[in-house]
Amino acid sequence: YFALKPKKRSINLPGPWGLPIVGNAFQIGKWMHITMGKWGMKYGPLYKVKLGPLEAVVISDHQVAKEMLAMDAFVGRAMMKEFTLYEKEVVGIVNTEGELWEQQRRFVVRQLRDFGFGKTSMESIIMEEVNELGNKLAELKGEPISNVKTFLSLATVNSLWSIVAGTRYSLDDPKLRDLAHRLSGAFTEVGKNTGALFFVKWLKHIVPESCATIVFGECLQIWLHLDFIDVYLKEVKSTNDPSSSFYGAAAEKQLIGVVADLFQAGADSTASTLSWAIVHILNNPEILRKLQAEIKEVTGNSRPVSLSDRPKMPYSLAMINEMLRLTLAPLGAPHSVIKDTEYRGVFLPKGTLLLFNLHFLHHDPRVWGDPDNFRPERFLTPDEKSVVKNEYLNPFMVGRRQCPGETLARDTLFLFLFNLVQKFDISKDPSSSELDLEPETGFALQPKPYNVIFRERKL
Ligand code: HEM
Repeated sequence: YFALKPKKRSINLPGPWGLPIVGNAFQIGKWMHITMGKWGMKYGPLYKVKLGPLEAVVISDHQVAKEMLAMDAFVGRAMMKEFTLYEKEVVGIVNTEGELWEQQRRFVVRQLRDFGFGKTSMESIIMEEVNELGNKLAELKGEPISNVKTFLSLATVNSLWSIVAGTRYSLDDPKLRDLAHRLSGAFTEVGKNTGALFFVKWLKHIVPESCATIVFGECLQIWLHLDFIDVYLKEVKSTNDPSSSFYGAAAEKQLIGVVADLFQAGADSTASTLSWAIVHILNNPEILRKLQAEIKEVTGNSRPVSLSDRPKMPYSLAMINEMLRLTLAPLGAPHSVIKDTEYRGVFLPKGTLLLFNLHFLHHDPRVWGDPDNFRPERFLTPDEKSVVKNEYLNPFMVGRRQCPGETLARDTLFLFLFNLVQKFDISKDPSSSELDLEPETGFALQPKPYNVIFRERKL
């Protein structure tokens, strides 16, 4: 076998010694990104690991990550079966590659931008959810709650749903609750029990799957509002090129795939980042005091916080950066090499898995000094009057695969957090145990359940 096996050029990089067949899989331990970070300190910016049959290259240097993310050869996606919608066909954006990925991604980026990312229409959609969430929390009249993450998930899923389908649910609607629950559970489950993530199939019951059998024109009449699904169906209707992924009835699967991807990538990431922000506010009440002081200075507390206030809210913007530095998905989303390539003199064969250790890049003590402290001030000038741009912070990654939801995510985090902070005093439940800052294990680092009190302020 060894004599006949075609010789593979090996990757000439250092890396931890591993066992035959399983490679380094058993050395990874509970926290893959932490172990890989330690290996990064030992083996340098680029090193290799073997995860069972897969050879992966781990990137632990900011400059190398930027260079590699800018190269076409590294734009591939390591297919994550657990995140796919159909068994035999890859659809959407997150898992696709090549022409199909380019067409679908280009469309999403353009439409979501034209549709209003960063514009007033988007702001009013998000504010509707912020207000409903505020009302729900006010109804609790200062009773401690243990499931604030659920509230946040419902509201963020709903605002995404309004953008995608032009309609919204009441926060008590069982369908919405089910969707938020599945999206959140999936991210916790996938790291623990890979294979459990078939939740996206559920979306088929909401996205108009019947469109395959109905003429697309009829579907357009069903979705009366101008929303993402409308625009997508219009594109399908006007596409005459059979080689396009927007052509004919098959395009319906792409539409479902794209919508599923937007939810999969966008919903829980935003809600969990907000949930972490609350944990850090509870852990350090000084942060709440500073945020409330800044909001009062800008709005006089006589109106809600709006996106146009941003230039006058350096501390709040620094808070968002610090929230994003925590890095919810510690290894980002894996990339793969799409053709044999030489990079910095190292041969990387097609199919090599590329793991960008974002957690390490955002916690490297040589860059951040005290990475384990939650400290928004690290993003401010010494007089705390302006935000300093920090090139080492890249929570959405860069290059052609860069997160297309960055603007929406930043807007949502800003409007939700600072309007809640304006309206409520947020404090620990004195009768509950100490806060545990260690995350739950999973694909994304979620906070462990905690109790919190939202007490409405007299403004
Ligand atoms: C705090 C919130 C968010 C964070 C930290 C985040 C971060 C990321 C990261 C690190 C990637 C991988 C980029 C790469 O592979 O190079 C990604 C991809 C993606 N994100 Fe986000 N994201 C967030 C919110 C959103 C939102 C709100 C949406 C859309 C509604 C979204 C849609 C996507 C999509 C579709 C991809 C796949 C892009 C591709 O493969 O071409 N994300 N995101």
